[in-house]
Amino acid sequence: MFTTEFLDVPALRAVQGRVRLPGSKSISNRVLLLAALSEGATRVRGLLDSDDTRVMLQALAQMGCGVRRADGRADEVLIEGLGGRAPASPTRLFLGNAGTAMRPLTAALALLGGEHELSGVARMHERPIGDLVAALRRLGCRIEELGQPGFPPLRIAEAAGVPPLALDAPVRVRGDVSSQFLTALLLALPLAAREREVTVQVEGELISRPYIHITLALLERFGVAVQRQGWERFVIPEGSRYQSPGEVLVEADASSASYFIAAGALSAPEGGEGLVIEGLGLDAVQGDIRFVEAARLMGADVQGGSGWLRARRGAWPLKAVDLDCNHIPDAAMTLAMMALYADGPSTLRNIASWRVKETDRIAAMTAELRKLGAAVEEGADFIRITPPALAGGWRAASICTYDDHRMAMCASLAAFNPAALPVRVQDPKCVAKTFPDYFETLFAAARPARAVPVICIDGPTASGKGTLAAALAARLGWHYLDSGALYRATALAARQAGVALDDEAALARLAAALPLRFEAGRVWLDGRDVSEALRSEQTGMDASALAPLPAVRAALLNLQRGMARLPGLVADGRDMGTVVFADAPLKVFLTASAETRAERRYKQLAAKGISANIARLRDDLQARDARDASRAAAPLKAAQDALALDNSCLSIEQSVQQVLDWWQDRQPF
Ligand SMILES: O=C(O)C1=C[C@@H](OP(=O)(O)O)[C@@H](O)[C@H](O)C1
Ligand SMILES: C=C(OP(=O)(O)O)C(=O)O
Repeated sequence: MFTTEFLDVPALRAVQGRVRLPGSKSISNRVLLLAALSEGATRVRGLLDSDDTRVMLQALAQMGCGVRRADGRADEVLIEGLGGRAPASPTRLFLGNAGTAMRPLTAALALLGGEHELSGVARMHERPIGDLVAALRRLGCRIEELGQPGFPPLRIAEAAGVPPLALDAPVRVRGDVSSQFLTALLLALPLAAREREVTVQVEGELISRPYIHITLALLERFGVAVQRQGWERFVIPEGSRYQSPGEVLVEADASSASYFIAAGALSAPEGGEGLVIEGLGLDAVQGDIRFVEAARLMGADVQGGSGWLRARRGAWPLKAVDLDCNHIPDAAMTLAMMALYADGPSTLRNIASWRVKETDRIAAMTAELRKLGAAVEEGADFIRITPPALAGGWRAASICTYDDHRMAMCASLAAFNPAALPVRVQDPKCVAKTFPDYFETLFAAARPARAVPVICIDGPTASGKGTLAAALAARLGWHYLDSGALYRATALAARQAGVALDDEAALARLAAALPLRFEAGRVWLDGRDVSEALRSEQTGMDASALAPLPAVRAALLNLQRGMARLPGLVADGRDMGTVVFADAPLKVFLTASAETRAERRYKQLAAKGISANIARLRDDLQARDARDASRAAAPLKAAQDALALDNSCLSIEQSVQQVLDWWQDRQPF
């Protein structure tokens, strides 16, 4: 997951290959709760591992359910249900911003009894729950609002047990603010239907109906067959009781799939098979699969079977649409992004619920699409988007995401703009709600419209290149190439394979096929962690012996260039800006006085308990500088267009900030 302050998504040209998406949020949290209310154990496979499911799992564990993760698998969990036992009490449950946890748990705990406090993040305390609380109070449940009336946090105050429930008349609930109120009652009321039928009556026009279909389908998997009469009446038969089906496989998230379907539709046609999405198909139980219909209306070419979808460009530009999106409230945000590429204004209607989700999504979308160059009109329950005039109308923008995962995922789709402008996504980590690895998944499938951006940090030994480059990579969320490590790894591999350090051809062959991996600050050679071995004195000496050999340098060139992957690369070395990435948009030549560098080296050695002589260290460094600058192959020198940075009197943070400032100066936003 990208935890950086912002993420610059370079302009993208296409997506290709295969992506496997994480499990459905709506199914995951329903199945977890149903498993918790059932008798027996349920193994849940394909579970979504994200903020929304983590708060649900945590809550279930606090309630006294057995929650066991499968060894080494974040997407599999074993739930031991309460099976009629009372939940642990009192509890204080923190439910983040997960509507699928807050609403259903409120109803379930009100019917299970005990003393429970349910709270969430600040925005959760602005998301309505009053209609559900009212329905539960009419039933006789004791619930207090601890903040604003109609909103969390809430307290279920049933320490003395569940009061007698008023089940003679239908349980009434409003359906026009969120379908999750009805879902919550449908999931909880089977607990009260052992000895009598229970009827739920919806008041007002029910929104987001396909989510009720998911609820009913999963109730059935757990042994409760609710009879639906239109969208107004739902009858839970007498004798209902939850039984674990033993194992449930969660299909991939259809709302998450919408971003990849859209990306496929926005991709330049490159002949390939388009983008294949694995883990859900046209037969998905989730309502957001109907995004496919809407995408096709806009001209996308979407095919699919059971367990797979394939998306690629069809009509181009896309066709403008005027659509009622009430049935796909989440995926409709993706349509708003596709509308930027349409042949006229598109209108998305009947989406009033956008205003009470992770943020006011109508207002947020309006503000951010305008930044990109679109003309946008918003109404209480609609949004109309007139796309930017082809290439000329698009603007590079820094998109605010309002702690809304869907705003962040949507923003990335602006990177397909015909002007090939990058897009800045603020606070990318908000995707943690439902798709923590969204950007990694996108970048693995995406092809950039232009060369991947590279920042080169070249400079003499002990100037602090590695520290600066690694810190920059961490701040930008980019990959990091320690090119010196490639030479040292070649030296290590040569010693292990018994290749002589003057056998240029054999060394070059070795270098060309180096099985090297950089991961989480460690370096792996042929599956072995060689991070320490690379730093040894011996490896360093061997590396400087083979580094000047032209065939070795040529062999490592491709390897180094191959490391320029989305979203960007910070490369440190001696010839990054002059040879390897000669076209890089920012090159820094990092220096420090010989005295400063000798002092740093002295301190490093002292920290390791090695005594040294500062004057000798300084002389050695100066001699090495002279050798490096005068050698025939790739001499150490600053690229013509490099910016010099002398960090003798700067802290690491000051150096990092200076380079970030230079980078920012080159950005269009
Ligand atoms: O029941 C569900 O799983 C959901 C229902 C929808 O909410 P509303 O019914 O509030 O529109 C949807 O937006 C949400 O992401 C998930
Ligand atoms: C509205 C959403 O979430 P929640 O389940 O919290 O309602 C969403 O995921 O877009």
